[in-house]
Amino acid sequence: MTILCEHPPAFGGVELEEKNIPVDHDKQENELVLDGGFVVPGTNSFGHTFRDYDIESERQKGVEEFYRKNHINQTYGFVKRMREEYGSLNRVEMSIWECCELLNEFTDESDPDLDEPQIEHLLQTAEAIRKDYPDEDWLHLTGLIHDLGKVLLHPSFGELPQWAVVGDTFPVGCAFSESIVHHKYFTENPDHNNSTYSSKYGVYSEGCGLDKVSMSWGHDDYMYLVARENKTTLPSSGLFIIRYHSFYALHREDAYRHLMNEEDIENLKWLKIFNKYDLYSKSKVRVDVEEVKPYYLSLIEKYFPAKLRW
Ligand SMILES: O[C@H]1[C@H](O)[C@@H](O)[C@H](O)[C@@H](O)[C@H]1O
Ligand SMILES: [Fe+2]
Ligand SMILES: [Fe+2]
Repeated sequence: MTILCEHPPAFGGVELEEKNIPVDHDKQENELVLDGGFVVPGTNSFGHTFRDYDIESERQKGVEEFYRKNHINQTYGFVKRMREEYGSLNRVEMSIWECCELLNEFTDESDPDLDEPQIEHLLQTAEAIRKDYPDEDWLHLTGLIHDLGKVLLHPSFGELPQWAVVGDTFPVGCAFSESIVHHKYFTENPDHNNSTYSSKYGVYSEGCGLDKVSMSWGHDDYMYLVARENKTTLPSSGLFIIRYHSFYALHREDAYRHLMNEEDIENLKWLKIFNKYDLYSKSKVRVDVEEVKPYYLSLIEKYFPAKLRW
């Protein structure tokens, strides 16, 4: 399968990756405009550059402490147990929209760029994509649902700690890449001292495909399982985005290429596009939920059953 056949890009080019065009007026120097017109802000709502994990601030201390716990506890064994436990989807029955509303209660402790309730982020992402890619309704819906796995923080899902739900993800069962945020804390991860799990290929083989690779447990893989098991009709690129959107070492740093197969390489093109909207749409500008709700309900109806098993 190639993306070009299945979902022609709205702008009709062969190259799917966005071309960043610098803006030359009034805007801050580091602002960029994506192909569809989306203006990438130069700074986040705290006045810092996006994904800056090294600046000195109170919020950043919390973020670093989050990653310390995350890197120590996400082991190959932990991931296996969580996938089995949560893969049975026997906890709750609810619709996609009900889940969006549940996320209203949560903020994400791993995120240096956003301290708004999660439902805002879902709508901001989806609406920003919708403006630039009006014909790709599957991508709008992917934007809306990509973080719904954060519902694992909710009491009816066992109230998992933040380190087991949010933050960037990475493969387990093979060496941790140095391009992962706050990489230094991996030295305290038990897998770091296991000769197989700390080798380049670990339990995997060259070009085996990401589907074979166990990722640190969190909202990405969980939502992927929910969507797949509830038989969504979203295209495989949508499922790929949901599953790997927090895998920054891959989609931003180009690490772990040695584990990818041809299909992953195709899907990565859409993920890179998606990421710009996921990251840079984070702002204090609120979306009017009631105004956009009917549109998203129609997409949910098109791609998902009325009730899903979670
Ligand atoms: O802090 C953020 C947040 O948790 C996002 O939902 C996740 O996708 C990112 O990768 C992470 O860095
Ligand atoms: Fe996410
Ligand atoms: Fe997100």
